[in-house]
Amino acid sequence: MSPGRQGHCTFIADLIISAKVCSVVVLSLLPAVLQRTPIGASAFRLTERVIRPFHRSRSRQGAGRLSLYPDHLSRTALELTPVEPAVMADDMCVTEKGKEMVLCFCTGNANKLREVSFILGKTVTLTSADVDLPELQGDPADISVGKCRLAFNQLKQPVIVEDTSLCFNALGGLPGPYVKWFLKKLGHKDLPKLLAGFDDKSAYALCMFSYMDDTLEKPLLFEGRTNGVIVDARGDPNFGWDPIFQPHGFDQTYAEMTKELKNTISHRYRALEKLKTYLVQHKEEFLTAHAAKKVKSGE
Ligand SMILES: O=c1[nH]c(=O)c2ncn([C@@H]3O[C@H](COP(=O)(O)OP(=O)(O)OP(=O)(O)O)[C@@H](O)[C@H]3O)c2[nH]1
Ligand SMILES: [Mg+2]
Repeated sequence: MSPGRQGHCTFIADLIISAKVCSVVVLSLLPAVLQRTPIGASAFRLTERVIRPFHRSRSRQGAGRLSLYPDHLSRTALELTPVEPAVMADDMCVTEKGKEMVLCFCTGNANKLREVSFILGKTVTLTSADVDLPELQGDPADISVGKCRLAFNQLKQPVIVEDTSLCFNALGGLPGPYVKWFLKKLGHKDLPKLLAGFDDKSAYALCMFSYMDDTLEKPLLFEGRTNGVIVDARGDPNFGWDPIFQPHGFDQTYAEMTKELKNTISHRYRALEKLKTYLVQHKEEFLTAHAAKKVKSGE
C-alpha cells in the first residue's frame, strides 16, 4: 500500500474509533440528560413501574423481601422486612410450615418493632414496613384506626399499626397522642416540667393497636393501658419517654427495667395480649381467607 493510502486508512480508522468513543459517552449520558426533561422523566417512571412488579415477584421467591411502591404517600420503595422473633415465653401458636399467620407491622419506630416482636414471639410470623404514614390528629382510637386503614390500603395484606399516647392526668390527658412532638421539642428530661405547677404527677401510657385483614370491614382496636407517675429522668435514654414514666407498683422507671420486665407489664404488652387472643381464636378463618386469596391471585 502506498504511504498516502496508508495515511488515509489510519485517518479513517481513527475516525471510527473516535465515533465509537463518542457514542459510548453520549449513550451513557443520555439517561441522565433525558431524566431531566419532563417527557423523559415520565417515561422513566413508567418503565420503573413496569419493571418493578416483575422484580418484586422474583425477589419474593428469592430473598423473602418484598418491595412495593406506595401509591400516594411516599415515593421511595418500601421494604417489607421479615422480623426475627425475639423469642418470648409462650408460643400460643405452633408455627407449622405453610400455616403461619403472617402479619405486617407498619411502623417507623425501631424500638416499637423490637418490643412488638418480643411480645408476639411466635404467635405470628412478623414482617415490618416503614410506611411513611401521616401523623393523624384526634382521639387515640381514631388515629390508630385511621393509620391502619392507610397501611392496609397500601399493603393489601394483614397489617397492624399502633399509636402510643402518654397522658398526664393533671393536664386532662395531654400531651396524649401528641407526645411525639413534645418529646422532639423538649426532650424527655424537660417533659416533667409540664407538671411543675401541679401536685398530681399521675399519668398513664396508652397503646392503641389496630388490626386489619381481608375478612374484616373495618380495623379492630386493641387497647392497653398502664398507670404510673411522671418522675425526673432515670435510666437508659434510648426509647422516648421511658426514663420519666414509673409504672404503679414499681420503684423503677420503664427505662430502668429489663426488657423482659417492661414487656410483661407495659401498655404495649397489655394491648398485644388482647390482639394475640383474637388471632389465636380466629386462626382458622385467617388461614382459610389467606389460602383463598392465594388461589385467586394464582400464587
Ligand atoms: O418511652 C417510650 N416508651 C414506649 O413504650 C413508647 N412507645 C412510643 N413511644 C414514643 O411516643 C411517641 C408515640 O408516637 P407514635 O405512636 O406516633 O410513634 P412513632 O411515630 O414513633 O412510630 P409509628 O407511628 O411509625 O409507629 C413517639 O415519640 C414514640 O417514640 C414510646 N416512648
Ligand atoms: Mg407515628
